[in-house]
Amino acid sequence: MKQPIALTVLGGFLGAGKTTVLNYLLQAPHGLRLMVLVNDFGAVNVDATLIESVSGDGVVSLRNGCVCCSMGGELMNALMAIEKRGDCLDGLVIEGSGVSDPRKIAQIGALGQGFALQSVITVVDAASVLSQREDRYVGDMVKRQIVGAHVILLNKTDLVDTAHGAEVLSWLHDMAPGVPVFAGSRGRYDWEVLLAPPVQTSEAPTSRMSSSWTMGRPNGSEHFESSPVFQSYCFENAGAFDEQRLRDIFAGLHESVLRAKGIVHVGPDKRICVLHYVRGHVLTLDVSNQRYAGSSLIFVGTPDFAQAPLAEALELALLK
Ligand SMILES: Nc1nc2c(ncn2[C@@H]2O[C@H](COP(=O)(O)OP(=O)(O)OP(=O)(O)O)[C@@H](O)[C@H]2O)c(=O)[nH]1
Repeated sequence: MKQPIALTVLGGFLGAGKTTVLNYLLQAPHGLRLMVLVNDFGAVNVDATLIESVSGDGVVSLRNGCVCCSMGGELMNALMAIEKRGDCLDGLVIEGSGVSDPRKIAQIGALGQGFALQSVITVVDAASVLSQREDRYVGDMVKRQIVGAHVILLNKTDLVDTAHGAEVLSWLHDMAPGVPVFAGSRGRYDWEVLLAPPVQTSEAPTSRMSSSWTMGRPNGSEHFESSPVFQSYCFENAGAFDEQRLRDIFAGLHESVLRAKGIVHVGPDKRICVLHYVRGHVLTLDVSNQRYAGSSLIFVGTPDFAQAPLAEALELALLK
């Protein structure tokens, strides 16, 4: 009889480092045939482009929403299609969007007959999580992702001092008692930790939810994902940006913008760059050897995110 495909769900808030973890895992010397399914919150699936080491049809991308709620049906269809392909896969890793509940993704995944849940791994941004937990829009989802984890990766520890790191660790242990936390940076975690043996269903994080999950639920709503808390805006243009004007936009971005990423052409020589912006962190604009037509940028923000002025500023930042 065919073995079920081991399913690992990678969650964590916007910009925490999920794709970085995934890229490191895919390059690790485990010799396993892994397929990845990525879901971005927005019309353009940038993550699928940024997954470096799986080519061809090894990456399945779902776009335009949050995979665990509105995309539930689409996720099921994607899982059925993967199952039908009959590839000899050792595992499937689903990278949820930064605003999805990884536990819900795991529940949907477990409905597929051909899959067996291995674990839910949540990546936490050591530099941002303490402010995120207080945020009226963001705090709910960040905590939900933490309490839903079997394993927590405390990433970006390079950006914090020891005292801050200790405070984060202590809070994580309070939020998710008994859940192993691995601290590190740049997504460099042992693949054996990430692809650990299956979790015991009786110890699934769901059982912890009721006791630890009572705080910060916006408007008392039962399901975070049914409230339209986050908005995304996608800017696509065939042209190239003036680098300084682009940097100026990001330097002055309103705090309602939580995350931006994309592939942009920059300068008269149309250098192709990967852009990352995470609220509270500096912008990175790294030259890439990817081939990409034009510029695509996706922004995710809170309800007060004003898209029109941003669209206007981006237009003005293009080279004529
Ligand atoms: N300083 C630092 N930067 C990091 C680390 N890990 C990831 N980054 C950077 O943080 C940014 C976001 O990383 P991603 O891996 O794209 O984050 P993500 O969770 O996949 O983001 P979304 O899919 O948009 O939610 C990128 O610029 C990464 O290079 C880290 O440990 N330290």
